[in-house]
Amino acid sequence: MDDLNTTAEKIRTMDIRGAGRIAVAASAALRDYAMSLKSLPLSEFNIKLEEAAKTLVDTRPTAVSLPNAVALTKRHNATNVYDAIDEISKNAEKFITNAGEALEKIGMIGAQRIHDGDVIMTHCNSHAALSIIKTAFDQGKDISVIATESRPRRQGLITIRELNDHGIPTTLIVDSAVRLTMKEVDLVVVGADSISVNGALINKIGTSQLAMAAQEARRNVIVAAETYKFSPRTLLGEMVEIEDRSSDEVIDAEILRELPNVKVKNPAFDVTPAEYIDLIITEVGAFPPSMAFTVIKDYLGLELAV
Ligand SMILES: O=P(O)(O)OC[C@H]1O[C@H](OP(=O)(O)O)[C@H](O)[C@@H]1O
Repeated sequence: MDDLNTTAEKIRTMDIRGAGRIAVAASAALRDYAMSLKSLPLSEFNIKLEEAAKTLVDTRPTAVSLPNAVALTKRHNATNVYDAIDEISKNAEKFITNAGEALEKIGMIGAQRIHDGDVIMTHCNSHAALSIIKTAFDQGKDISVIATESRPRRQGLITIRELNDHGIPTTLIVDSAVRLTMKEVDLVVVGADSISVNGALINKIGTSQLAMAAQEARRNVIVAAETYKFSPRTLLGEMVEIEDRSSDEVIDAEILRELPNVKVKNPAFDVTPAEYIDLIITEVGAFPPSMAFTVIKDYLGLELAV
């Protein structure tokens, strides 16, 4: 399980990050691990597969892309290990190919909502959101981007590099400048870690502040999310867990040790209620958040809820 553990550790430490990327990495790691078990009897194979699935899913709790990818990859009806590995390999190939194609389709669909002259605010680093922005730019639209720093991990610095390399005029702001800057913005485009059945968006901490400031300024909020970012288990009443990360990401441990009356809270995500979201752009179309149940039922399958 060495390679699988390495991938799990990279996801935990955020060496591999972004809800889509962790899903693709987990699917590939599970496939490779299953292939390494070909000499086992089926019953033992299935036990080891479940253990590996749990190791991957337990790395980060919020992005539902991870358990969805693992569930879609590991399922098989085989009666021997060779057929099981074959099914799992095909599942992984399908998931990984679809994930890549979904990003392109989201770009094409979402770009329709972007007009010449638009100033777009984005938060953190979302490959799906950037696909929309880059596609609109590639279509010749004269656009610019305002990107938040996204403390504490500062994924905004990845975003500005990516936009710079694509030739897109970009302004970096600190997170606390979101409301002040909103008057310069035409629309907000963000990614998703999870979308619950009531249409609420769970995304990088601070996303809800962008959404509130956008609503106050009457600006649209567009969410870019592959269908596998919708959470089937929220159908059963399960809440999406918000990941709390280490205080080391916020303040130096030595400084904190000198401050015995201070504690640090570092939630990595927040919840934006559906009423702040205008449209969710998926690879199968643009939906209002109120259609989250339909997306889960028709494109993920209710069996993923159990
Ligand atoms: O899948 P894509 O669109 O790339 O990213 C979706 C979301 O995943 C990221 O989480 P983190 O940085 O891994 O905690 C951000 O919250 C981003 O908006």
